[in-house]
Amino acid sequence: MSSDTSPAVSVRGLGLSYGPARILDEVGFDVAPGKVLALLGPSGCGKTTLLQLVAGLLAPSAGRIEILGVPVADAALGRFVPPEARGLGMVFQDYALWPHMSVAGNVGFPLEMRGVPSAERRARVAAALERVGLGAMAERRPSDMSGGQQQRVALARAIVAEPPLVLFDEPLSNLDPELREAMVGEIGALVAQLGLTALYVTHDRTEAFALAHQVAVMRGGRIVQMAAPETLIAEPASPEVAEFLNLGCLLPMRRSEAGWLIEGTDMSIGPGGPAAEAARLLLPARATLVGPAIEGRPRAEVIRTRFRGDGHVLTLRLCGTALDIQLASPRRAAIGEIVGLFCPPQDLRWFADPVTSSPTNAASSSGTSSAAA
Ligand SMILES: Nc1ncnc2c1ncn2[C@@H]1O[C@H](COP(=O)(O)OP(=O)(O)OP(=O)(O)O)[C@@H](O)[C@H]1O
Repeated sequence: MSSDTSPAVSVRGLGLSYGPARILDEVGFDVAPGKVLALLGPSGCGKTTLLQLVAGLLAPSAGRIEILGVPVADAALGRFVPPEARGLGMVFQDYALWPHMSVAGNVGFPLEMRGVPSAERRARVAAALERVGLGAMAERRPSDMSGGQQQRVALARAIVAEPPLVLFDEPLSNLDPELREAMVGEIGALVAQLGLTALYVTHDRTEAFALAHQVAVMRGGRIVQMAAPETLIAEPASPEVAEFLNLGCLLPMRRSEAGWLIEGTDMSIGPGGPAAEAARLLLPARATLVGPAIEGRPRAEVIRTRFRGDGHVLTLRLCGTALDIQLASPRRAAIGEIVGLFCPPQDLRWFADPVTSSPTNAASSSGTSSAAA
C-alpha cells in the first residue's frame, strides 16, 4: 500500500534474462521522493534495460518494482502494470518529439492521452513551458529549434502531468560537448527547482556526479556500488569502480620484509596495508601532489605536459612500471624529468588481493591505512 513514507520507486531482486543470457541480476535500490539516482556504467552493463523495466517497456524475469508503494511488476506473482498506467515521465536521448506538431502540441500530448479538457491542458502546457524557459516558443516546430531547446521541450513534456518519477535515458548524449556542459547545469537546476524524483541513465561520470544525490555504478548487469558522489570518489568499493571512475593510478603492491613495495620496483609506500601477500593501492589523482624525487619513494617520469589555462596537466609514468597517472601541477615540468609523488595517508585506498588475503581480514582490508606515499 502507498504511504507518505513510501519511496518514489523501490526495486528488489530485479533480474532479466534473454534465454540463457542474464542481462540484469539481483538489482535492488530505493529512490526517495525529490531525489535523483544516476545509473552509471559502461556500454552494455544494463542501464537502459533497467530503465525500461521501471518504465514498463519490459517485464522482469525475477524480482519486483513498486512505485509510490504500489507494485507495478512482480515476476513471482505474474503482476505487470503497462507503461501508460504507471504515469511516469520520460526523456530520451533522441528527444522523441513529433516534428509535425508544435511545441505546445508535443508537450500537451500526455495530457490529451489522459483526457484532460483542452482549457486545462492549455494552462498546464503554458506552465510547463514557462518552467523550462520556453514560454515564448509554444507555436514553434521542434525542427526549428536547437538541440538544447528540443531537449527542454522533451523535459516539459515529461513533467507536464506531474509524474511521481521522471526517467532520463542519456538525454544529453546527442549534444556537442559545450552545449552538453551547459545543459547539465540547466537540467540540474530545473530538477532541483521542481523537486523532481528521477532515475538518470548515463555513461558519463561528470554528468552523474553533477545531477544525482546517489549514483549506482553498474557492471555486467549488477549494481557494484551505490553511494553519494563524494563517497564514491573517496571510498570506491573495488579496484574496478576506481578504474571505471578514473580516480587515479591503481598500483599492484607486493609485501616484502621491508613493507609493501610497488610490484617490480624498489619503491615503498611505508607501513600499513591489508593482511595479504598482494594488494592493489589506489593513488588518487585528486589528492596526489608532484614534488621533488626521493629515493625509495614513488617516483615518476614526465612523459607529456599540457597547459590548461589554470595550470599544467602532467602525464606521468611511474618509474619501473607501465602505469600512467595524470596530475595537475602549478608549474611546467620538462619531458623526461623525474618527480616524486606525495599523497596524504588518509587518501590512499587499499584493496587486498582476494586470492592471497587471509579469510579473517580480507573483507575489512580495503580502506585507508596509516601509510604515506
Ligand atoms: N533484445 C535483446 N536480446 C538479447 N540481448 C539484449 C537485448 N537487448 C539488450 N540486450 C543486451 O543486454 C545488455 C545490456 O543492454 P543495455 O542496452 O541495457 O546496456 P546499456 O548499459 O544501456 O548500454 P548502452 O549505454 O550502450 O545503451 C547488452 O549486452 C545488450 O547486448
